[in-house]
Amino acid sequence: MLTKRTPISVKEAQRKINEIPLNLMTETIPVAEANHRVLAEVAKAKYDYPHFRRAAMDGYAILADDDHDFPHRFKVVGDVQAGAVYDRDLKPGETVRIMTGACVPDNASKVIRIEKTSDNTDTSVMINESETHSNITEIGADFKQGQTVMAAHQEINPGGLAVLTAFGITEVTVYRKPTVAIIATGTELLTPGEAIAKGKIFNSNGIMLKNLVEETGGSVKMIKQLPDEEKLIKTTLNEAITNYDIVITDGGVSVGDYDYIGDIARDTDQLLFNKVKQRPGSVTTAFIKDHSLVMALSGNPGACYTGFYLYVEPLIRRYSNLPSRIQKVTGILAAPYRKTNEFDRYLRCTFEKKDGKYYVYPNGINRSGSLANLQTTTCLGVIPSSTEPIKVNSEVETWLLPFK
Ligand SMILES: Nc1nc2c(c(=O)[nH]1)N[C@H]1C(S)=C(S)[C@@H](COP(=O)(O)OP(=O)(O)OC[C@H]3O[C@@H](n4cnc5c(N)ncnc54)[C@H](O)[C@@H]3O)O[C@H]1N2
Ligand code: MOO
Repeated sequence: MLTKRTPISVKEAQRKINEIPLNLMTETIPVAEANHRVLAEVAKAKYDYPHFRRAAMDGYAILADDDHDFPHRFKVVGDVQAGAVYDRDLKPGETVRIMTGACVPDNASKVIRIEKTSDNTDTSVMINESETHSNITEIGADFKQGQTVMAAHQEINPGGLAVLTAFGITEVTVYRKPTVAIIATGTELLTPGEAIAKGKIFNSNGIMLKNLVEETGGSVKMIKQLPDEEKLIKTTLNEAITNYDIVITDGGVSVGDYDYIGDIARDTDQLLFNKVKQRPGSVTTAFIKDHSLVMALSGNPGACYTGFYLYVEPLIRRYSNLPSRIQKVTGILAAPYRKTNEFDRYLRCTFEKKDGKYYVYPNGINRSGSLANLQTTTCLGVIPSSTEPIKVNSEVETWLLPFK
Protein backbone atom coordinates (compact mmCIF):
# COMPACT_ATOMS: atom_id res chain seq x y z
CA MET A 1 0.00 0.00 0.00
CA LEU A 2 1.43 3.40 -0.96
CA THR A 3 1.28 6.05 1.72
CA LYS A 4 3.45 9.05 2.40
CA ARG A 5 6.19 8.43 4.92
CA THR A 6 8.04 11.21 6.74
CA PRO A 7 11.74 10.49 7.09
CA ILE A 8 13.52 11.36 10.33
CA SER A 9 17.26 11.61 10.95
CA VAL A 10 19.32 8.63 12.11
CA LYS A 11 20.08 10.47 15.37
CA GLU A 12 16.38 11.01 16.01
CA ALA A 13 15.58 7.37 15.16
CA GLN A 14 18.35 6.17 17.48
CA ARG A 15 17.09 8.48 20.22
CA LYS A 16 13.61 6.99 19.95
CA ILE A 17 14.98 3.45 20.30
CA ASN A 18 17.24 4.55 23.14
CA GLU A 19 14.33 6.09 25.03
CA ILE A 20 12.28 2.90 25.11
CA PRO A 21 12.10 2.10 28.82
CA LEU A 22 13.44 -1.39 29.50
CA ASN A 23 12.48 -3.51 32.43
CA LEU A 24 15.93 -4.93 33.20
CA MET A 25 15.57 -8.40 34.66
CA THR A 26 18.16 -10.61 36.27
CA GLU A 27 18.52 -14.35 36.64
CA THR A 28 20.76 -16.62 38.67
CA ILE A 29 22.73 -19.10 36.61
CA PRO A 30 25.60 -21.57 37.17
CA VAL A 31 29.05 -19.98 36.92
CA ALA A 32 29.90 -22.73 34.43
CA GLU A 33 27.41 -21.13 32.01
CA ALA A 34 28.27 -17.50 32.75
CA ASN A 35 30.98 -16.77 30.19
CA HIS A 36 30.13 -13.47 28.43
CA ARG A 37 27.11 -12.86 30.66
CA VAL A 38 26.94 -9.54 32.48
CA LEU A 39 27.16 -9.59 36.25
CA ALA A 40 24.22 -7.76 37.86
CA GLU A 41 25.55 -7.73 41.44
CA VAL A 42 28.98 -7.13 42.87
CA ALA A 43 30.90 -10.29 43.81
CA LYS A 44 32.83 -10.06 47.11
CA ALA A 45 35.66 -12.17 48.51
CA LYS A 46 34.20 -14.70 50.93
CA TYR A 47 37.63 -15.11 52.53
CA ASP A 48 41.18 -13.87 52.12
CA TYR A 49 42.83 -15.15 48.97
CA PRO A 50 45.01 -17.07 49.28
CA HIS A 51 43.57 -18.16 52.60
CA PHE A 52 46.79 -19.83 53.79
CA ARG A 53 50.47 -18.87 53.48
CA ARG A 54 51.46 -20.49 50.23
CA ALA A 55 54.89 -21.61 49.02
CA ALA A 56 55.75 -19.89 45.74
CA MET A 57 58.72 -22.19 45.04
CA ASP A 58 59.73 -25.79 45.58
CA GLY A 59 62.26 -25.79 48.42
CA TYR A 60 62.79 -25.80 52.19
CA ALA A 61 60.95 -23.65 54.72
CA ILE A 62 63.09 -22.14 57.48
CA LEU A 63 62.76 -19.85 60.51
CA ALA A 64 63.87 -16.21 60.38
CA ASP A 65 66.28 -16.96 63.25
CA ASP A 66 68.04 -19.57 61.09
CA ASP A 67 68.39 -17.29 58.07
CA HIS A 68 72.16 -16.59 58.40
CA ASP A 69 75.64 -18.14 58.27
CA PHE A 70 75.14 -20.32 55.20
CA PRO A 71 76.08 -22.98 54.26
CA HIS A 72 74.26 -24.57 57.15
CA ARG A 73 72.88 -28.10 57.63
CA PHE A 74 69.19 -28.43 58.62
CA LYS A 75 67.19 -31.29 60.05
CA VAL A 76 64.31 -32.21 57.67
CA VAL A 77 61.23 -32.85 59.83
CA GLY A 78 58.56 -33.11 57.14
CA ASP A 79 57.62 -33.26 53.50
CA VAL A 80 54.72 -30.97 52.52
CA GLN A 81 53.20 -31.44 49.11
CA ALA A 82 50.54 -29.06 47.68
CA GLY A 83 47.27 -29.77 49.46
CA ALA A 84 49.00 -30.96 52.66
CA VAL A 85 49.67 -29.06 55.90
CA TYR A 86 52.58 -29.33 58.40
CA ASP A 87 50.61 -28.19 61.41
CA ARG A 88 53.39 -27.82 63.98
CA ASP A 89 55.85 -24.99 64.46
CA LEU A 90 59.40 -25.42 63.22
CA LYS A 91 62.07 -25.55 65.93
CA PRO A 92 65.48 -23.91 65.50
CA GLY A 93 67.60 -25.84 62.97
CA GLU A 94 64.55 -27.58 61.51
CA THR A 95 63.14 -27.35 58.01
CA VAL A 96 60.37 -28.99 55.98
CA ARG A 97 60.74 -29.84 52.32
CA ILE A 98 57.82 -28.02 50.69
CA MET A 99 56.35 -27.86 47.19
CA THR A 100 54.95 -24.86 45.28
CA GLY A 101 51.34 -24.24 46.31
CA ALA A 102 51.68 -26.01 49.66
CA CYS A 103 50.79 -24.44 53.02
CA VAL A 104 53.88 -23.00 54.74
CA PRO A 105 54.32 -23.69 58.52
CA ASP A 106 52.99 -20.68 60.47
CA ASN A 107 56.32 -19.67 61.97
CA ALA A 108 58.48 -20.16 58.85
CA SER A 109 59.69 -16.95 57.19
CA LYS A 110 61.26 -18.14 53.96
CA VAL A 111 61.33 -20.92 51.42
CA ILE A 112 64.84 -21.59 50.09
CA ARG A 113 64.71 -23.00 46.57
CA ILE A 114 65.92 -26.56 46.02
CA GLU A 115 68.58 -25.20 43.65
CA LYS A 116 70.31 -23.55 46.63
CA THR A 117 70.67 -26.80 48.57
CA SER A 118 72.85 -29.93 48.38
CA ASP A 119 73.28 -33.28 50.13
CA ASN A 120 69.50 -33.69 50.41
CA THR A 121 68.36 -36.81 52.25
CA ASP A 122 65.05 -37.66 53.90
CA THR A 123 66.36 -36.42 57.22
CA SER A 124 68.77 -33.58 56.43
CA VAL A 125 69.70 -30.97 53.86
CA MET A 126 72.59 -28.55 53.33
CA ILE A 127 71.26 -25.06 52.59
CA ASN A 128 74.03 -23.18 50.80
CA GLU A 129 72.72 -19.62 50.65
CA SER A 130 69.72 -17.48 51.52
CA GLU A 131 67.12 -15.84 49.25
CA THR A 132 66.33 -12.18 48.73
CA HIS A 133 62.59 -12.97 48.54
CA SER A 134 60.61 -14.93 51.08
CA ASN A 135 59.11 -17.10 48.30
CA ILE A 136 55.92 -17.14 50.37
CA THR A 137 52.62 -15.66 49.15
CA GLU A 138 51.02 -14.17 52.24
CA ILE A 139 47.36 -14.60 53.22
CA GLY A 140 45.13 -12.11 51.33
CA ALA A 141 47.82 -11.18 48.78
CA ASP A 142 45.23 -11.26 45.96
CA PHE A 143 42.05 -10.33 47.84
CA LYS A 144 41.13 -9.51 51.42
CA GLN A 145 37.88 -10.93 52.77
CA GLY A 146 34.97 -8.65 51.80
CA GLN A 147 36.89 -6.96 49.01
CA THR A 148 35.24 -6.63 45.59
CA VAL A 149 36.47 -9.38 43.31
CA MET A 150 34.26 -8.35 40.41
CA ALA A 151 32.29 -5.14 40.11
CA ALA A 152 28.70 -5.26 38.87
CA HIS A 153 27.89 -4.60 35.21
CA GLN A 154 30.97 -6.37 33.88
CA GLU A 155 30.91 -8.90 31.12
CA ILE A 156 32.33 -12.04 32.70
CA ASN A 157 35.18 -13.60 30.74
CA PRO A 158 37.18 -16.81 31.23
CA GLY A 159 39.57 -14.99 33.59
CA GLY A 160 36.58 -13.77 35.61
CA LEU A 161 35.18 -17.29 35.79
CA ALA A 162 38.50 -18.32 37.39
CA VAL A 163 38.24 -15.51 39.96
CA LEU A 164 34.66 -16.45 40.94
CA THR A 165 35.50 -20.15 41.11
CA ALA A 166 38.53 -19.43 43.34
CA PHE A 167 35.99 -18.48 46.02
CA GLY A 168 33.88 -21.56 45.49
CA ILE A 169 31.13 -19.42 43.92
CA THR A 170 28.94 -21.71 41.82
CA GLU A 171 26.09 -19.37 40.86
CA VAL A 172 25.96 -15.74 39.76
CA THR A 173 23.20 -13.24 39.18
CA VAL A 174 23.39 -11.82 35.68
CA TYR A 175 21.18 -9.70 33.46
CA ARG A 176 18.63 -11.71 31.55
CA LYS A 177 19.29 -11.73 27.82
CA PRO A 178 16.58 -10.11 25.75
CA THR A 179 14.53 -12.68 23.86
CA VAL A 180 14.48 -12.14 20.14
CA ALA A 181 12.36 -13.39 17.26
CA ILE A 182 13.67 -13.15 13.70
CA ILE A 183 11.13 -13.20 10.90
CA ALA A 184 12.33 -13.09 7.29
CA THR A 185 9.61 -12.40 4.78
CA GLY A 186 9.53 -12.94 1.04
CA THR A 187 7.96 -15.48 -1.31
CA GLU A 188 11.29 -15.53 -3.13
CA LEU A 189 13.08 -16.99 -0.13
CA LEU A 190 14.47 -20.52 -0.11
CA THR A 191 15.80 -22.40 2.89
CA PRO A 192 19.45 -23.47 2.70
CA GLY A 193 19.42 -27.04 1.38
CA GLU A 194 16.66 -26.42 -1.16
CA ALA A 195 17.46 -26.36 -4.88
CA ILE A 196 18.18 -22.93 -6.33
CA ALA A 197 15.61 -21.77 -8.87
CA LYS A 198 15.21 -18.78 -11.15
CA GLY A 199 13.71 -15.81 -9.30
CA LYS A 200 14.38 -17.39 -5.92
CA ILE A 201 17.15 -16.64 -3.42
CA PHE A 202 18.32 -18.19 -0.20
CA ASN A 203 17.36 -16.52 3.05
CA SER A 204 20.86 -15.18 3.71
CA ASN A 205 19.72 -12.44 6.09
CA GLY A 206 18.24 -14.98 8.54
CA ILE A 207 21.50 -16.63 9.51
CA MET A 208 23.29 -13.27 9.59
CA LEU A 209 20.74 -11.73 11.95
CA LYS A 210 20.67 -14.78 14.22
CA ASN A 211 24.41 -14.66 14.69
CA LEU A 212 24.57 -10.87 15.02
CA VAL A 213 21.94 -11.09 17.78
CA GLU A 214 23.74 -13.90 19.57
CA GLU A 215 27.19 -12.34 19.46
CA THR A 216 25.69 -9.11 20.80
CA GLY A 217 24.15 -10.92 23.78
CA GLY A 218 20.56 -11.61 22.74
CA SER A 219 18.79 -14.95 22.92
CA VAL A 220 17.15 -15.99 19.66
CA LYS A 221 13.95 -17.83 20.53
CA MET A 222 12.11 -17.87 17.22
CA ILE A 223 13.32 -17.99 13.62
CA LYS A 224 10.79 -17.91 10.84
CA GLN A 225 10.89 -17.57 7.10
CA LEU A 226 7.53 -16.63 5.65
CA PRO A 227 6.12 -16.11 2.17
CA ASP A 228 4.47 -12.74 1.53
CA GLU A 229 1.06 -13.82 2.81
CA GLU A 230 -0.64 -11.13 4.82
CA LYS A 231 -2.54 -13.37 7.23
CA LEU A 232 0.42 -15.62 7.96
CA ILE A 233 2.73 -12.65 8.50
CA LYS A 234 0.26 -10.92 10.83
CA THR A 235 -0.40 -14.06 12.90
CA THR A 236 3.30 -14.89 13.22
CA LEU A 237 4.21 -11.30 14.03
CA ASN A 238 1.56 -11.15 16.75
CA GLU A 239 2.74 -14.43 18.24
CA ALA A 240 6.32 -13.11 18.31
CA ILE A 241 5.22 -9.78 19.82
CA THR A 242 3.32 -11.57 22.59
CA ASN A 243 6.24 -13.78 23.54
CA TYR A 244 9.51 -11.93 22.96
CA ASP A 245 11.22 -8.66 23.85
CA ILE A 246 12.44 -7.79 20.36
CA VAL A 247 11.05 -8.87 17.00
CA ILE A 248 13.32 -8.32 14.02
CA THR A 249 11.73 -8.62 10.63
CA ASP A 250 13.47 -8.20 7.34
CA GLY A 251 11.92 -7.45 3.99
CA GLY A 252 8.39 -6.44 3.09
CA VAL A 253 8.71 -3.04 4.71
CA SER A 254 8.69 -0.82 1.65
CA VAL A 255 5.65 0.31 -0.34
CA GLY A 256 5.36 -2.65 -2.70
CA ASP A 257 2.17 -4.67 -3.20
CA TYR A 258 3.32 -7.42 -0.84
CA ASP A 259 5.07 -5.26 1.76
CA TYR A 260 2.77 -6.20 4.65
CA ILE A 261 5.15 -5.33 7.49
CA GLY A 262 5.01 -1.71 6.33
CA ASP A 263 1.20 -1.86 6.43
CA ILE A 264 1.15 -3.37 9.92
CA ALA A 265 3.56 -0.69 11.16
CA ARG A 266 1.42 2.09 9.73
CA ASP A 267 -1.63 0.69 11.54
CA THR A 268 -0.02 0.59 14.97
CA ASP A 269 -0.57 3.37 17.47
CA GLN A 270 3.04 3.32 18.69
CA LEU A 271 4.93 3.81 15.46
CA LEU A 272 8.41 5.18 16.23
CA PHE A 273 9.43 5.76 12.61
CA ASN A 274 8.87 4.30 9.18
CA LYS A 275 11.46 6.10 7.12
CA VAL A 276 14.93 7.27 8.08
CA LYS A 277 17.24 9.69 6.30
CA GLN A 278 19.85 7.04 5.69
CA ARG A 279 21.27 4.89 2.95
CA PRO A 280 21.13 1.98 2.89
CA GLY A 281 17.93 1.13 4.66
CA SER A 282 15.81 4.25 4.36
CA VAL A 283 12.75 2.02 4.75
CA THR A 284 13.82 0.97 8.26
CA THR A 285 10.77 0.96 10.51
CA ALA A 286 10.21 0.54 14.22
CA PHE A 287 7.09 0.26 16.35
CA ILE A 288 6.10 -0.91 19.80
CA LYS A 289 3.28 -3.30 20.51
CA ASP A 290 2.52 -5.03 23.81
CA HIS A 291 5.90 -3.95 25.27
CA SER A 292 7.73 -5.60 22.40
CA LEU A 293 9.78 -3.63 19.91
CA VAL A 294 9.36 -4.58 16.29
CA MET A 295 12.43 -3.58 14.32
CA ALA A 296 11.60 -3.91 10.68
CA LEU A 297 14.81 -3.92 8.69
CA SER A 298 15.10 -3.77 4.95
CA GLY A 299 15.34 -7.07 3.11
CA ASN A 300 18.27 -5.74 1.11
CA PRO A 301 21.28 -7.52 2.68
CA GLY A 302 23.51 -4.44 2.89
CA ALA A 303 20.73 -2.43 4.50
CA CYS A 304 19.75 -5.26 6.85
CA TYR A 305 23.34 -5.55 8.10
CA THR A 306 23.71 -1.79 8.61
CA GLY A 307 20.29 -1.50 10.24
CA PHE A 308 21.29 -4.09 12.82
CA TYR A 309 24.28 -2.03 13.93
CA LEU A 310 22.41 1.29 13.81
CA TYR A 311 19.47 0.23 15.94
CA VAL A 312 19.50 -3.31 17.29
CA GLU A 313 23.04 -3.71 18.61
CA PRO A 314 22.80 -0.81 21.08
CA LEU A 315 19.34 -1.96 22.22
CA ILE A 316 20.45 -5.53 22.96
CA ARG A 317 23.45 -4.22 24.88
CA ARG A 318 21.16 -1.97 26.93
CA TYR A 319 19.32 -5.05 28.23
CA SER A 320 22.62 -5.90 29.96
CA ASN A 321 23.11 -2.34 31.18
CA LEU A 322 26.06 -1.94 28.82
CA PRO A 323 26.94 0.57 26.12
CA SER A 324 27.16 -0.40 22.48
CA ARG A 325 30.35 -2.14 21.43
CA ILE A 326 30.56 0.00 18.30
CA GLN A 327 33.57 2.27 18.66
CA LYS A 328 33.08 5.67 17.05
CA VAL A 329 36.26 7.36 15.84
CA THR A 330 37.18 10.02 13.32
CA GLY A 331 38.61 8.39 10.22
CA ILE A 332 40.24 9.69 7.07
CA LEU A 333 38.63 8.62 3.80
CA ALA A 334 41.70 7.16 2.10
CA ALA A 335 40.17 6.17 -1.27
CA PRO A 336 37.59 7.80 -3.54
CA TYR A 337 33.84 7.39 -3.13
CA ARG A 338 32.14 9.23 -5.99
CA LYS A 339 28.44 8.64 -5.44
CA THR A 340 26.39 11.55 -4.09
CA ASN A 341 23.55 10.91 -1.70
CA GLU A 342 20.32 12.57 -0.75
CA PHE A 343 20.66 10.96 2.71
CA ASP A 344 23.76 10.23 4.83
CA ARG A 345 25.31 6.97 3.65
CA TYR A 346 26.65 4.38 6.07
CA LEU A 347 29.32 3.07 3.77
CA ARG A 348 30.65 -0.43 4.38
CA CYS A 349 34.40 0.02 4.68
CA THR A 350 37.63 -1.45 5.94
CA PHE A 351 40.18 0.47 7.98
CA GLU A 352 43.85 0.55 8.71
CA LYS A 353 45.31 2.16 11.84
CA LYS A 354 48.59 3.96 11.26
CA ASP A 355 50.30 6.39 13.65
CA GLY A 356 47.11 6.60 15.71
CA LYS A 357 44.97 7.57 12.68
CA TYR A 358 42.21 5.50 11.10
CA TYR A 359 42.42 5.29 7.31
CA VAL A 360 39.08 4.24 5.88
CA TYR A 361 38.57 2.47 2.55
CA PRO A 362 35.18 1.95 0.85
CA ASN A 363 34.81 -1.82 0.62
CA GLY A 364 33.87 -2.92 -2.91
CA ILE A 365 30.23 -2.85 -3.95
CA ASN A 366 28.23 -0.71 -1.53
CA ARG A 367 24.76 -1.10 -3.00
CA SER A 368 21.95 -1.80 -0.57
CA GLY A 369 21.06 -5.05 -2.34
CA SER A 370 24.64 -6.31 -2.45
CA LEU A 371 26.10 -8.73 0.05
CA ALA A 372 29.52 -9.11 -1.55
CA ASN A 373 31.38 -7.16 1.14
CA LEU A 374 29.61 -8.35 4.29
CA GLN A 375 32.32 -10.81 5.32
CA THR A 376 35.18 -8.33 4.92
CA THR A 377 33.60 -5.09 6.16
CA THR A 378 35.15 -3.95 9.43
CA CYS A 379 33.68 -0.48 9.85
CA LEU A 380 31.02 1.92 8.60
CA GLY A 381 32.13 5.28 7.28
CA VAL A 382 29.44 7.96 7.48
CA ILE A 383 29.33 9.93 4.22
CA PRO A 384 27.16 13.03 4.77
CA SER A 385 24.40 13.77 2.26
CA SER A 386 25.64 16.16 -0.41
CA THR A 387 25.24 17.11 -4.05
CA GLU A 388 29.04 16.93 -4.49
CA PRO A 389 31.11 13.77 -4.10
CA ILE A 390 33.10 13.69 -0.88
CA LYS A 391 36.80 14.52 -1.29
CA VAL A 392 39.51 11.95 -0.63
CA ASN A 393 41.25 12.63 2.72
CA SER A 394 38.07 14.12 4.21
CA GLU A 395 37.46 13.31 7.85
CA VAL A 396 34.58 10.88 8.23
CA GLU A 397 32.79 9.64 11.30
CA THR A 398 33.78 5.99 11.44
CA TRP A 399 32.09 3.19 13.35
CA LEU A 400 34.43 0.31 14.14
CA LEU A 401 32.31 -2.82 14.25
CA PRO A 402 32.59 -5.34 17.07
CA PHE A 403 33.82 -8.92 16.46
CA LYS A 404 35.56 -7.80 13.28
N1 LIG B 1 8.64 2.16 -5.24
C1 LIG B 1 9.57 2.04 -4.30
N2 LIG B 1 10.29 0.92 -4.27
C2 LIG B 1 11.24 0.75 -3.36
C3 LIG B 1 11.49 1.78 -2.41
C4 LIG B 1 10.70 2.94 -2.44
O1 LIG B 1 10.85 3.88 -1.65
N3 LIG B 1 9.75 3.02 -3.39
N4 LIG B 1 12.52 1.64 -1.54
C5 LIG B 1 13.60 0.82 -2.01
C6 LIG B 1 14.55 0.67 -0.99
S1 LIG B 1 15.51 2.02 -0.67
C7 LIG B 1 14.73 -0.50 -0.33
S2 LIG B 1 15.96 -0.62 0.85
C8 LIG B 1 13.92 -1.67 -0.60
C9 LIG B 1 13.41 -2.23 0.70
O2 LIG B 1 12.58 -3.23 0.47
P1 LIG B 1 12.01 -4.15 1.63
O3 LIG B 1 12.72 -3.90 2.88
O4 LIG B 1 10.57 -4.02 1.62
O5 LIG B 1 12.48 -5.58 1.20
P2 LIG B 1 11.98 -6.50 0.03
O6 LIG B 1 11.39 -5.71 -1.04
O7 LIG B 1 11.23 -7.59 0.64
O8 LIG B 1 13.38 -7.04 -0.42
C10 LIG B 1 14.41 -6.22 -0.91
C11 LIG B 1 15.50 -7.11 -1.49
O9 LIG B 1 16.08 -7.91 -0.49
C12 LIG B 1 15.96 -9.30 -0.82
N5 LIG B 1 15.71 -10.05 0.42
C13 LIG B 1 14.59 -9.99 1.16
N6 LIG B 1 14.70 -10.81 2.21
C14 LIG B 1 15.89 -11.40 2.12
C15 LIG B 1 16.56 -12.35 2.93
N7 LIG B 1 15.99 -12.85 4.03
N8 LIG B 1 17.79 -12.75 2.56
C16 LIG B 1 18.37 -12.21 1.44
N9 LIG B 1 17.79 -11.29 0.65
C17 LIG B 1 16.56 -10.92 0.98
C18 LIG B 1 14.77 -9.35 -1.75
O10 LIG B 1 14.77 -10.49 -2.54
C19 LIG B 1 14.96 -8.07 -2.55
O11 LIG B 1 15.91 -8.25 -3.56
O12 LIG B 1 12.82 -1.38 -1.41
C20 LIG B 1 13.14 -0.54 -2.53
N10 LIG B 1 11.99 -0.41 -3.31
O1 MOO C 1 16.95 2.31 1.75
MO1 MOO C 1 17.49 1.33 0.52
O2 MOO C 1 18.77 2.63 0.45
O3 MOO C 1 18.26 0.88 -0.97
O4 MOO C 1 18.46 0.23 1.45
